[in-house]
Amino acid sequence: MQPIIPSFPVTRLRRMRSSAALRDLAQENRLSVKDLIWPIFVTDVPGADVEVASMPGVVRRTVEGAVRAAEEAATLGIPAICLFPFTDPAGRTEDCAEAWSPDNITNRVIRAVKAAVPEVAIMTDIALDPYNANGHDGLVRDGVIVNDETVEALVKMGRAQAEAGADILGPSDMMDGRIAALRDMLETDGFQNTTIMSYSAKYASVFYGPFRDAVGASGKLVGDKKTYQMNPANSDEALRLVARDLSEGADMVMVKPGLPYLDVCRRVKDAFGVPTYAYQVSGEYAMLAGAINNGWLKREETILESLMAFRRAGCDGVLTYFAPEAARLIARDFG
Ligand SMILES: NCc1[nH]cc(CCC(=O)O)c1CC(=O)O
Repeated sequence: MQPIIPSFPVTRLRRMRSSAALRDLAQENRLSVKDLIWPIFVTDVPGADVEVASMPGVVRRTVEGAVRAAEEAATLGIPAICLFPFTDPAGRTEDCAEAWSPDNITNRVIRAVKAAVPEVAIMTDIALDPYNANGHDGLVRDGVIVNDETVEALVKMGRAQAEAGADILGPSDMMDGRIAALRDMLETDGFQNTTIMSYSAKYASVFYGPFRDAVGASGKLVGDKKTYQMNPANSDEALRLVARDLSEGADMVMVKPGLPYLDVCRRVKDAFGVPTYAYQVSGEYAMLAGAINNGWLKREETILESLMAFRRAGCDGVLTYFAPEAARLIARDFG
């Protein structure tokens, strides 16, 4: 369909921008509280439940703190929270066994939140980095991140999270074959309604830096993640990864980072028409929060414009550290 555009002055495209009411009527995309997923850092390390230096305004939370955050999410109408653990650096091992302990910090938070606020969906992270002595998402053998053994470990990790009550498993590891293996485990072990949001198009990005501070992986990482995370120069490859993950049983797919990769979001949504999400990652948060805190950008407008961009790019929702504040702004302005 081609729009009909008579010539000026029959067509004056400014007419529809001439009042707030007309702009409202012509608005193509809207941001809703229901589009938000709130990532939360959790810890049981004494004294670690403080603000993350490179993410001003973002704190690590204890189990009780996470329950309070989930209650806040419920009050605000945010449908889901996503958990990321900061573990005791001394307890991180080469075999990453704590990752599938039923009593690790993530699984204890899942149980506590599900008991207190069952209506809030809990998303998890499936990757070994918070438990790994060398900071990688996979098991390392002789300097190589091994794929198939890692997938077995990820399945154990995902099973423990599903048993604890997770609603959405979020494999962020970028190993091959993990979606099929996780889906098979969920079907076999009685978790038919546990969903998978695959971090399908996850780039090897510098914008994860502050997150690695938050989970204490910055100093630990040996080398980089380029043998498993994507080359930022590619987008055809993103479509292959999404197609592959959907065929293996992903219910939702994600593009990550967000704002620098909106072209990828649009391509994914147009090509597949499936539930598509983006992660406005820690470095994006840090950039915006840094500029806001310096008085260089206006706080509320910046948050809302940056999130609206995801809707325009075709995303059904966005993981954002601004979630609770954005929810309040949306309720105030459009509620
Ligand atoms: N695999 C772990 C993981 N899960 C989410 C993020 C990044 C999130 C953010 O930057 O906000 C990372 C970091 C990484 O891959 O190094």
